Amino acid sequence: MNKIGVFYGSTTGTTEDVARQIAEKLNVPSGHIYDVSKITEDLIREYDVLVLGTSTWGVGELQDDWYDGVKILKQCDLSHKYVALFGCGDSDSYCDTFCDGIGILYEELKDTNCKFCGTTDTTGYTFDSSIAVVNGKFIGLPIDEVNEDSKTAERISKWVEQVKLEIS
Ligand SMILES: Cc1cc2nc3c(=O)[nH]c(=O)nc-3n(C[C@H](O)[C@H](O)[C@H](O)COP(=O)(O)O)c2cc1C
Repeated sequence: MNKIGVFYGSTTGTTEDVARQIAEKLNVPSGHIYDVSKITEDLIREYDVLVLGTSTWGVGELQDDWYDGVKILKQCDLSHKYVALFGCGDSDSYCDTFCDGIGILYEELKDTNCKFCGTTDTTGYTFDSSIAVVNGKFIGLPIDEVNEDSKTAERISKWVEQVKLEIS
């Protein structure tokens, strides 16, 4: 069975909240949900599937705690692991850098030979530009709690079902 760990970077708690919703739907116990500031190589080794979440800050920048988190991840052997990315952003005020943090995590990890899962169709999102769009699809799950919180539960449910299929 695939063992799943959820790691989030969150400045005001939004991505943490989404991480917990995702974990619940994936049947991941709360003891396997981590603030990324607590990430270690030993922890990463425990899991077959890494669900990684970041918000986007500044203008298209990674959430602060991920800068060190990414360095630790890149020291690990991720070649047999699935990686599912998600993130929180604001598609109205930051329509040119919507959820860019997801795209930054992808760029950082794409040469690790990990297996990415959980891409999302851009249909239904309103934004101008995002580096999280790779080959015409979001490389993970973007969530906009600022403008579209009514869509969050459905987006999470759909994505979790897809991730479950891809890792099975
Ligand atoms: C100063 C500032 C900069 C932001 N920059 C971006 C951005 O470039 N792209 C984006 O999609 N969202 C941006 N956001 C929106 C946040 O990512 C969003 O509020 C998110 O839900 C915060 O999640 P967190 O509480 O987990 O950190 C920004 C918000 C603030 C206040």
